[in-house]
Amino acid sequence: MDGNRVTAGIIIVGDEILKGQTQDTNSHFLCRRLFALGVEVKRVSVIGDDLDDIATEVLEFSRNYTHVITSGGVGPTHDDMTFEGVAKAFSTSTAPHPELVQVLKDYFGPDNLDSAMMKMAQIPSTAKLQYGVHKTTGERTKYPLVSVNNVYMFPGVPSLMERAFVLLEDLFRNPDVTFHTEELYINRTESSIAQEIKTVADQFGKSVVIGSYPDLHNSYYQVKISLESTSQDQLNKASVQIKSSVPAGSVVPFEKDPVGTAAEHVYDIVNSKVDDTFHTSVRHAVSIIEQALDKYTLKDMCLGFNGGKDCTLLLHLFHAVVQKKYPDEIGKLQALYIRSRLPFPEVELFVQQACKRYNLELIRYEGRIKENLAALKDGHPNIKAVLMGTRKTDPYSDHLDSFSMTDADWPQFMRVNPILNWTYETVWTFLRTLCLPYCSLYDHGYTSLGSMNNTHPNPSLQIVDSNGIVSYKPAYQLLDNGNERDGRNV
Ligand SMILES: Cc1cc2nc3c(=O)[nH]c(=O)nc-3n(C[C@H](O)[C@H](O)[C@H](O)COP(=O)(O)OP(=O)(O)OC[C@H]3O[C@@H](n4cnc5c(N)ncnc54)[C@H](O)[C@@H]3O)c2cc1C
Ligand SMILES: [Co+2]
Ligand SMILES: [K+]
Ligand SMILES: [Mg+2]
Repeated sequence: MDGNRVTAGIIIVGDEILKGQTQDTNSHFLCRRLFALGVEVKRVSVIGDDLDDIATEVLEFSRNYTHVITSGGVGPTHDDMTFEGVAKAFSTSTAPHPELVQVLKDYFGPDNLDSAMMKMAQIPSTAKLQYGVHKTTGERTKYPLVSVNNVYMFPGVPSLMERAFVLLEDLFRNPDVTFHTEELYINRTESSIAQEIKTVADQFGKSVVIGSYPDLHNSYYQVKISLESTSQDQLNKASVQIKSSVPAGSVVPFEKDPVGTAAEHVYDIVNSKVDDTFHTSVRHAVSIIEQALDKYTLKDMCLGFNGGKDCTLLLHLFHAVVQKKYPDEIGKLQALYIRSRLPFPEVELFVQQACKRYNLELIRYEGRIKENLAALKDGHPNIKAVLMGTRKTDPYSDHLDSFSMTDADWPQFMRVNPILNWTYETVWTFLRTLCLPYCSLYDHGYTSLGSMNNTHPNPSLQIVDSNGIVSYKPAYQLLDNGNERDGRNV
């Protein structure tokens, strides 16, 4: 680099953010987009709706950075002062801008315009109006963004700001720079590798920016190391250095987006030439789900989902098969969650997260399974089949087939059981090789989840250290498949 650095400063304006009433998400959005445009964001500032604060901050930012982006304070109410503040920063005043007056009339309709609305046309006398261009239609946006010198004033409402920014982003793009990035995932504590990382960071100085981000709750790694450089070559060198200076085996493969890549990875397994237990189990499960999707529409089906590991992996397979079958518009999958009376908060949280991650339509009941299946019949008469994560080692399950109606004295549904013959070990191989998120209790020694009153960590995973302090190894380290349910009273 360098003659061609493009920098930016972001000023978030709003009393509501300083009071904690609204959380600022705009700066995160802007930082991400600007970074991708080759712009170095040097500073983010959050200030209140105060004329002098806005003027002072804008003037300083304007002198120091290539672009200044403000968000908020451009609305019609008395407390919106960004235009005035920017005018003051540049020692000018605000006046009604004839073109903007016309735009407002066209936009809101002349009858709806009151004096408060007209305040939005009161902009600094030296302001320019920037119109975005729709990337697909080539059409000019109806509502312009106001700028003065290198200061661009965006609305604070996230959806409006994001839309406007995307349409105007070419104003900010650095044509000479692309940032190359890499992420390394390391399964060691941050403190144990800090010295090694610092040595590499010092060696590469400004040519490769190295960041370290611990994650205390990830099941796969403890620290994410990010590398950024304008030179692919320097980036590669730094990456090799880090890999060779941390302990062998501590850099782990990690898939950031297992849900988006589900079909790709699952069908790689299905189509591979390998015939071990893992591959044949996945192949068989996928074929059962495919058969179910031939017999039933997505509306006829739901997944029995209680946050446990078995239905978690089944959810992923279901998603993958649907993603493959309907690549253009993946329909919403329905999931049935019958909440036990005393659910673990970790399970509740995981179910919520899974719903978001997989975009599930969650059908939720509470209490006994049988009674709630009757309620399901009434409430969702379209549902005829339930995909279940039952395995033959579950109680009363050794007689089941891939397709088994519920017992005669139960509300009638087709139970689809794609993973009946999966072993405990195969379940974990699947979850872990695909880097799937699973309920955190499994990392703390639980191997089978029931209610809080009948489930404990599995005694075979217990470790007692020399001070007598008890802890548990994660579930995937359980060796003997036979004692999976040893933490359950029922
Ligand atoms: C749709 C459905 C139909 C059933 N039909 C029968 C039947 O005909 N005869 C019979 O004796 N028992 C039936 N059951 C009860 C079942 O056999 C088990 O008693 C129950 O699933 C708990 O099993 P588990 O703890 O041994 O295994 P788990 O491993 O906890 O459950 C096995 C699978 O059942 C589903 N599931 C379990 N609990 C829930 C829940 N709370 N909400 C949503 N899904 C859940 C999940 O897909 C899970 O992977 C049915 C349960 C369901 C959800
Ligand atoms: Co934890
Ligand atoms: K389970
Ligand atoms: Mg089970």
